[in-house]
Amino acid sequence: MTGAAPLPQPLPLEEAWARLLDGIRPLPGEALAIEDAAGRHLAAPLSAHVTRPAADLSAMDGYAVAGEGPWTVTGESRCGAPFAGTLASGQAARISTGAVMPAGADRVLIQEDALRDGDRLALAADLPGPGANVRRRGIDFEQGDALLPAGSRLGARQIALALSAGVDTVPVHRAPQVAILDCGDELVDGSIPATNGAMLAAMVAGLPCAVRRIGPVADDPGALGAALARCEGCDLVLTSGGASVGDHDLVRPALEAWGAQIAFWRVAIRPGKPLLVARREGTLVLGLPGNPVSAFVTGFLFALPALRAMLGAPDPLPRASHLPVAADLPAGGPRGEFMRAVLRGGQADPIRERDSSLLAQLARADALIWRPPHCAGTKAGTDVPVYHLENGAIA
Ligand SMILES: Nc1nc2c(c(=O)[nH]1)N[C@H]1C(S)=C(S)[C@@H](COP(=O)(O)OP(=O)(O)OC[C@H]3O[C@@H](n4cnc5c(N)ncnc54)[C@H](O)[C@@H]3O)O[C@H]1N2
Ligand code: MOO
Repeated sequence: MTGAAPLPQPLPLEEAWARLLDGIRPLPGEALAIEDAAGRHLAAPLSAHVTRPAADLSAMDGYAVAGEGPWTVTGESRCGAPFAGTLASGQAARISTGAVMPAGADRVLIQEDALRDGDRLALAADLPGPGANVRRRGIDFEQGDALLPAGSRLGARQIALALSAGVDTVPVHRAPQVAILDCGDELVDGSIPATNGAMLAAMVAGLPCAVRRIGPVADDPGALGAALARCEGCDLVLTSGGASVGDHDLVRPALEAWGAQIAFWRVAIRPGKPLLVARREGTLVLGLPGNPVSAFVTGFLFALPALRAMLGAPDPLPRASHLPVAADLPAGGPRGEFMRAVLRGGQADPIRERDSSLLAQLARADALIWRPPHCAGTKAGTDVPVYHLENGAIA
């Protein structure tokens, strides 16, 4: 018999999320070349250094014309080689999409609507109105315009915008250093493969961070202490295994011996109840349960949001959408449940199997259906909250 101390009540999911995020501040800022900043979050707002377009431009290939025609073609405006002169009424210049409008031109005639014979140009359709097919200077943004607020994630579109706005260096939050530590004698002796470390490393690889893999580490206080010592200086430590209540579940005492404060232990979710959150100086530790599905689900629900919060994301939690469920679901119990599901035909089809060791079922899932604690039974066709697994990293 072990002298069993009473276990803490599992926290409701929302409270666990709130407590996790309350303890995380975005990491300090650094300046990065914009092309190296993919996936980072801005540490300050970004505004335009220049006006775009910098001049009136043609939106089409055709003729920049002055007056209502017919016209004489007097030159050309190409991208990078604008027409140098000024068009008088009755004159036209050949123009390419994106080329600068010649001075004096009042509209662009698309080439399909023009009849050209030598230098003579006439209409083959109705005359378009003044300003037709012209992109006015500044319609995208003006110099000094606020383009992106602090906290914005720099994805492909934001990188293009910053470059267009003349910004080549951006202030972003530093990328977290992450240690991933597999715990368990059975992993050290190779009787089962340490799948969780590789899985967690692949999960966090979608976010900007540097990963240090540690272990597998034996269920032994000395070995765990030595492994934790190797996590010094990391922003986030992810352990898997040893988080529950068995005689060999030593992660919590090892963390305490290392000087970490336990922030909370146990969350009212299935899978993932034994999740443990601790802090030591600037290091956040998430003790994930060892069962692979539980490690994945808690990694998705807690580790990825923690990383996103460190990166400066203002909304780091995963986002649920709503989809009709493809089958009847029974009423929920005291723990909320994340049910693996396959998405097909616009519906979420639940996978019945609940055992949190089953990787084959996990690998074929596309999403998790959220069943809140004590929820009523749900009829097929009813909308349920669904978390898409592929948005776990960078949306
Ligand atoms: N008496 C109780 N027993 C258990 C409880 C409980 O409340 N009372 N909770 C169960 C739940 S829920 C889970 S989840 C597991 C989690 O336990 P641990 O975090 O202590 O994990 P381990 O016991 O170390 O391992 C569980 C299982 O997972 C395998 N494992 C561990 N690490 C890895 C790894 N890195 N790669 C692959 N597989 C791993 C390990 O071999 C075990 O099979 O506890 C329940 N028990
Ligand atoms: O939470 Mo355990 O994660 O139910 O298998």
